[in-house]
Amino acid sequence: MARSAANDRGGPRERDDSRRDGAGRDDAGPDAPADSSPPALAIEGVSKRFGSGEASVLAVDDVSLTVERGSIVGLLGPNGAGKTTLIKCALGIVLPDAGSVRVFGTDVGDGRRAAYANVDAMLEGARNDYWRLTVRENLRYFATIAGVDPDSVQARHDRLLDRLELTAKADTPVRDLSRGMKQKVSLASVLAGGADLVFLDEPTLGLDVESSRTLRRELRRLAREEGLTIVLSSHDMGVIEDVCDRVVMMANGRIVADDTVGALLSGTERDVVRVVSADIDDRVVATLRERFDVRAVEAGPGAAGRDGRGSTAVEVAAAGDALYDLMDALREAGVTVEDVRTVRPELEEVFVDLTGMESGGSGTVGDDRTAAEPRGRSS
Ligand SMILES: Nc1ncnc2c1ncn2[C@@H]1O[C@H](COP(=O)(O)OP(=O)(O)OP(=O)(O)O)[C@@H](O)[C@H]1O
Repeated sequence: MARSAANDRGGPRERDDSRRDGAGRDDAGPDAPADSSPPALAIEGVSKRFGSGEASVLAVDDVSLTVERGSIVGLLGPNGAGKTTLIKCALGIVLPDAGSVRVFGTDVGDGRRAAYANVDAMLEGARNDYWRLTVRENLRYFATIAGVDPDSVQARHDRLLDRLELTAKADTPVRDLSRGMKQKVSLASVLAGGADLVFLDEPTLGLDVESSRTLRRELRRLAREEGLTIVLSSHDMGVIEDVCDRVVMMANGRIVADDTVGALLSGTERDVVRVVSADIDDRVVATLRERFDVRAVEAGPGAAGRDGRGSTAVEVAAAGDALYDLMDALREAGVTVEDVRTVRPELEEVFVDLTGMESGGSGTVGDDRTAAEPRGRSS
């Protein structure tokens, strides 16, 4: 992880602390009227091609994106979609061929040092915490190189350690921690200097269920209570759904969707109805297939049906009027419905629809979802 992006680039991380309070937050932060303050990040028409000629790759293709202060935006996309390149363009690590990047209103092209004074990042699953230093020493170190007096942010560090459940390990050298704990220290180090905008690439990778929950909770709190703006890239749909206000999906270097999780999931076109009945047999299923988009048939879904027969569940894409047509068709076929409910699609399905990518292949999506996390909902 290029943990501190600004410093990895050669250090435009110094800041004018006269503008900031003791916790390292900007005076014109989340309390300022929304319309008077520029967004945390404004990317306009950014393109980036690697190489030249036939072998060249258009990694980012005319992408525009605005991230409001205090929001958490998830960046999703299959391998090679251009997420990392876009983040690196936003961080000034990669120079775009076209377009502009403004960070808190400052054009990166005009003044990189000023633009990146309040920005930090954790990239590509690596980390560069100092393993010989203790957890607390790492936080102090990264606060210092972010231009902040570590004593002035002691309370912030205590809070971070507490919230990330690292207090008991505060004086332990990082090298002696488990992988998951190191990951949490890495995040704490990114947040130690009080950046206002952070880019987090796969922040929950390698964490167990409980640690992942702790980290998500802390990210939500930081955005809600401290106005931290977070751009989070992950293949883990559970993390994106749980944490992000908004999801930007990329494929082939372009943005293919940009909306709230709720809006992406509630696309009526995708509504699927699950009907359970002991009367559903092959004949009924064949009849339904003639008129409807039958997505799944599940024999014997658990509960024994009437007359001791096993019930069958069919899932049919049926939104709006099609739902009434489905009910009529079932009645005509002599089916007495035992249970009917809407099955909301999972974010992963929406993702597959929009990007044309199958999940599970070459680490596309859901690779590190833990078994304890729900994959779908019924309502
Ligand atoms: N430095 C580079 N030189 C050449 N090609 C590159 C370079 N960096 C990225 N690419 C190519 O650009 C495309 C986008 O890559 P990028 O890493 O941005 O995708 P990604 O969405 O972050 O993928 P992943 O989920 O695998 O991290 C890919 O085809 C990749 O091979």
